[in-house]
Amino acid sequence: MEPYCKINDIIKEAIKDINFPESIKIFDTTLRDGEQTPGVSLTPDEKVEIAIALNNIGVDVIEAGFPVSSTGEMEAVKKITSLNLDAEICGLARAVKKDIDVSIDCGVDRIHTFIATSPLHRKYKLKMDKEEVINRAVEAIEYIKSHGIKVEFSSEDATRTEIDYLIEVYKNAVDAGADVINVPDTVGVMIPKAMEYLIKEVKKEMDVPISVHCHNDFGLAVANSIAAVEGGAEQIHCTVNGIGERAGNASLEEVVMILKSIYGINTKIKTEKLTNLSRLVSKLTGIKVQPNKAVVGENAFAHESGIHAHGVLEHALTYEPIPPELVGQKRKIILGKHTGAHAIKAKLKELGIEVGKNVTEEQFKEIINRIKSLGDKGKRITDADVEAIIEDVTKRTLKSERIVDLEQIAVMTGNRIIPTASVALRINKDVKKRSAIGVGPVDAAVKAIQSVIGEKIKLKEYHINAITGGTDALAEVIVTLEGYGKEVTTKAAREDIVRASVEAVIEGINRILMTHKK
Ligand SMILES: CC(=O)SCCNC(=O)CCNC(=O)[C@H](O)C(C)(C)COP(=O)(O)OP(=O)(O)OC[C@H]1O[C@@H](n2cnc3c(N)ncnc32)[C@H](O)[C@@H]1OP(=O)(O)O
Ligand SMILES: CC(C)C(=O)C(=O)O
Repeated sequence: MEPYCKINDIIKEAIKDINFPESIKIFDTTLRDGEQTPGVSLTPDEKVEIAIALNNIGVDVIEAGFPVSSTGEMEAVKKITSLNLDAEICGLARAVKKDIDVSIDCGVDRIHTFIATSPLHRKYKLKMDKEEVINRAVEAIEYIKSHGIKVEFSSEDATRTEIDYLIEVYKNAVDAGADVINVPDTVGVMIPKAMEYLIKEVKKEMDVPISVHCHNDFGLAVANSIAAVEGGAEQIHCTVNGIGERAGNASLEEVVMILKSIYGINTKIKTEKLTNLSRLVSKLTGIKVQPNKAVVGENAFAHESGIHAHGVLEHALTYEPIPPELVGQKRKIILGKHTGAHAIKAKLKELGIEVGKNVTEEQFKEIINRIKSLGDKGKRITDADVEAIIEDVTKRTLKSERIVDLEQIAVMTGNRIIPTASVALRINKDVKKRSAIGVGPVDAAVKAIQSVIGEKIKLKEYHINAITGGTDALAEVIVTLEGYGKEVTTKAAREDIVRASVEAVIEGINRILMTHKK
């Protein structure tokens, strides 16, 4: 498939001299670095469920855990290796014999062993000199290889390590048998240009695949991972939803979609499963995905602005870089304060209503006004709200036909005053004003109307429902009135229950009077 954005000549020109590999391997560390997210702890069964989903989506390597860290972790990694998944199963181990033995015991296909190489880590954490660090790395790699297991070696804090020494460490690691060299940006301090340069420098010196592991402390984990690919990396470490230590790791879904849609580079990921995988990891880890998260966020393919919605309805690519289905999402047109007529027309169509057929142009304008004014009040508008507004507007007698209409209403209520309402009703051409008291503002308002209309029409029943939750929800009032031998039931929906009640009652009065007149 032709990538969506590489067709852009600017990008084509910018990357024309880079020799990209056919495909990039995805090393998923959701179950290891992802689980290091503060507060996250998965049970072995939950880890198995995520491992199966990772396998099904097509990741190349699953870092299933850090087996030495607990008996539960060991059990989880053993359970995952026993599934015989297509993905390679990897366990993390310090350059410590016990860590390696426990990983071997779990039956992993690959051991990811690491030791920190930066001056800070050598001096304050490991308390080792440069030579000791190299010796520990070499011993660990040789020990793993002597068990016939694949080794991925990481220089922890590589990006704050003296570059000559880093290359020396990696050369020793490769000589000791490391199959893959991983370059971790442990505290996320790299910038894309520097990452590309570093990977090129490392790659020059060795012929094993180079991998990258980027943290997101400055929000650059994905950009740095991609820059590493531009520098020649063939494998990227990432986590679902970008979870991980501190600000997290490079997000799998973003990395995969950038490679596929912008660079046209393949991974084995079945991208249409990305959103479900993201939801599963969010559910099991308890880490919510921000709505504006790229690719899998709730809003990644949602459009509220009138201009955008119009564009998308005409041709989706106007405001979407890729089709939502490609990542298992659906396009959403959200109605609110920024909505335009095209979006509302489309929503009505979705609900089986056509402007000019089921609703008049005048009613359509009223629907737009009602939706925008609800949005102005800060309300998130649901389909149920739209349906209530449509019903309210379309089932209402036309203003020009009404015998009785509301000119004004004012209510007063409180704990130290008697609820009082004043109404001004237009009856034919006359305006009549009355006030009444009641047990509450709705009761007072209905009684004030009743006193204008007289006793010939009476309220028989009154019900109220909230369409959606919240104190700002649309309230739907349903009333039954009887008069002149006729009974009518009418509805009105407003955020204000007094207005909804008054409008429902006036609608009922009009219906009775209109049939009585005939
Ligand atoms: C950058 C990363 O994300 S690395 C992975 C980080 N993940 C985790 O730490 C989660 C799991 N960790 C654990 O359960 C525990 O820390 C364990 C089981 C690994 C170790 O626990 P403990 O033995 O109690 O040690 P503790 O965690 O307090 O300290 C770490 C020790 O490992 C040493 N160490 C750290 N990294 C390495 C390494 N790569 N190779 C060898 N030794 C190392 C430290 O110098 C320290 O040694 P010391 O005990 O002799 O002072
Ligand atoms: C173990 C290594 C790769 C790591 O997680 C890091 O450096 O962030």
